Amino acid sequence: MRVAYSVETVRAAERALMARVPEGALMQRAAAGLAAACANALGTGGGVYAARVVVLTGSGDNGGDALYAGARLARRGAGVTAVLLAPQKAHRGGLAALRAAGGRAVTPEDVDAVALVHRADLVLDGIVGIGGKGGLRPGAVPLAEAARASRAVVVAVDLPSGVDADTGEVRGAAVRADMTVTFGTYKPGLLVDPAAEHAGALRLVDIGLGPDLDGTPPALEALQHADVAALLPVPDAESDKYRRGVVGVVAGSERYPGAAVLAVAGALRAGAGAVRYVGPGAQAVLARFPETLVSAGPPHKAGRVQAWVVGPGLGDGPEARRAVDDVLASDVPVLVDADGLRLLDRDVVRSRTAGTVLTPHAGEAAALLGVAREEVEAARLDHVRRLAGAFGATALLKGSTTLVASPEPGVPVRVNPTGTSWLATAGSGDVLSGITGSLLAAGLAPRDAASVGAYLHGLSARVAAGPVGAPVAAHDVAAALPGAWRDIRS
Ligand SMILES: NC(=O)C1=CN([C@@H]2O[C@H](COP(=O)(O)OP(=O)(O)OC[C@H]3O[C@@H](n4cnc5c(N)ncnc54)[C@H](OP(=O)(O)O)[C@@H]3O)[C@@H](O)[C@H]2O)[C@@H](O)CC1
Ligand SMILES: [K+]
Repeated sequence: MRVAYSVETVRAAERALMARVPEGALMQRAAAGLAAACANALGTGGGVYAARVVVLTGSGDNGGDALYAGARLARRGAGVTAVLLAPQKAHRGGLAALRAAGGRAVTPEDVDAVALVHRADLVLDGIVGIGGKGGLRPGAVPLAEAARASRAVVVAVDLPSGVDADTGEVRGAAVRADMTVTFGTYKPGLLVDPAAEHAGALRLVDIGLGPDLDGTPPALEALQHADVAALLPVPDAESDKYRRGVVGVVAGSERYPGAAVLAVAGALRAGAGAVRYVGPGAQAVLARFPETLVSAGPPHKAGRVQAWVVGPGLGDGPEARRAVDDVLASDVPVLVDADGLRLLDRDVVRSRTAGTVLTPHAGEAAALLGVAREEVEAARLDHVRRLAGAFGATALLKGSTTLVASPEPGVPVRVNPTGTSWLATAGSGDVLSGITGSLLAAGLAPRDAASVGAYLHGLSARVAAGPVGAPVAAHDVAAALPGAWRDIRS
């Protein structure tokens, strides 16, 4: 499991650890890891010797890390220039170390710092780290833009400056890095968009915080292959289709029969023993998947199911509304997606005894919460938590970084690491609904079903897109599911 802790937790762990180690030891560990990562990045170009390194230096310890790392690179022959954005407050020890190693420090008043950045091979962003508030200050903006436009490798120290470490929000200008070297633990902002888009590749440097973080719940977690492998519902010798779980799918309409086919396609390959379909798309579903059990409805008369999926392509007429109400009145877990989300009654969802999973994209989440879509996109972590709390349900917010929040406070939000932009294709959400419903029917808890569903869905798209990448259609994603399972279980 990859985990991310809040700034408050990181600070508390750092205080506890600092009391046990010599002064400055943590910063030296951070700087050593940072310099090694920079040397590695330069190694793929011309190497460290004679490389032109610019260290953008702010007023705090983040700048200190960057200066000490700059000193290490200077000792290996790099030409290192620190640009001091707050000359009076720059880290004294770091500055002395850089000078002693042959590096120099300048201010934007003395030199054309933008031109320096343009000529650099590597730019270290030590403007601000976990002590930052808001976007970049005006003096730093042209330097961040120059770094982005230049051919230099841009390495962010701990966090890309200007992004919010705890929320993943970017309220103003921010550095765009090729790589972020972070210390002790990931921070939520490194894993959640829009901030995560600024971070580039992530490197974690161990500074010994582990024992002081253990026991505190992380703010965020990301499943990895091994976690998913342990959660996948694998049949045993005793299994039959009912024990493996039957998932009921209420989806599609005369107008959108394809949504029914795609939701069933996902459901058939995600772990349940059987898929029951209820709705007007039965013919289309059977033509493609003869193994589906179909019935004319209403859902509660369809026979035994262990979980329902309701909503994809359903439309919003009276029949759709009746189907949503019918399914929500059941005492098994229910996943509500797409059109179903527009027909939800918050109090009905809140009063359910079995789990409910809501799977909106940003626009649907905005409508459910009565806010603008842009607000959801700008503050995804905040809104997925609010959604789960407001509806007393598990909320899966789709997007470039899909998030899963539980209604209970204090439970870490899960962020999906397998997403890919190839998934931005019509019908892909219908497949995800089917997959996640299937996992619910197989007995996974709502939070596990939603996060494993998102993981499988993303991985299948990657499998379908291939190593180089190529467009995939939603049905390709469903067809690639067995390949994704094998990859996870191997
Ligand atoms: N603690 C540890 O053990 C370890 C910590 N480590 C490192 O320390 C970093 C945290 O250091 P930190 O606490 O000094 O905060 P930091 O992020 O450098 O900011 C400082 C000052 O910046 C300012 N400022 C605020 N917003 C701003 C903005 N938008 N744009 C520009 N400036 C802004 C504001 O000061 P002001 O200018 O308002 O006086 C604020 O006080 C951490 O990220 C990691 O790199 C590692 O060495 C491992 C061990
Ligand atoms: K930084």
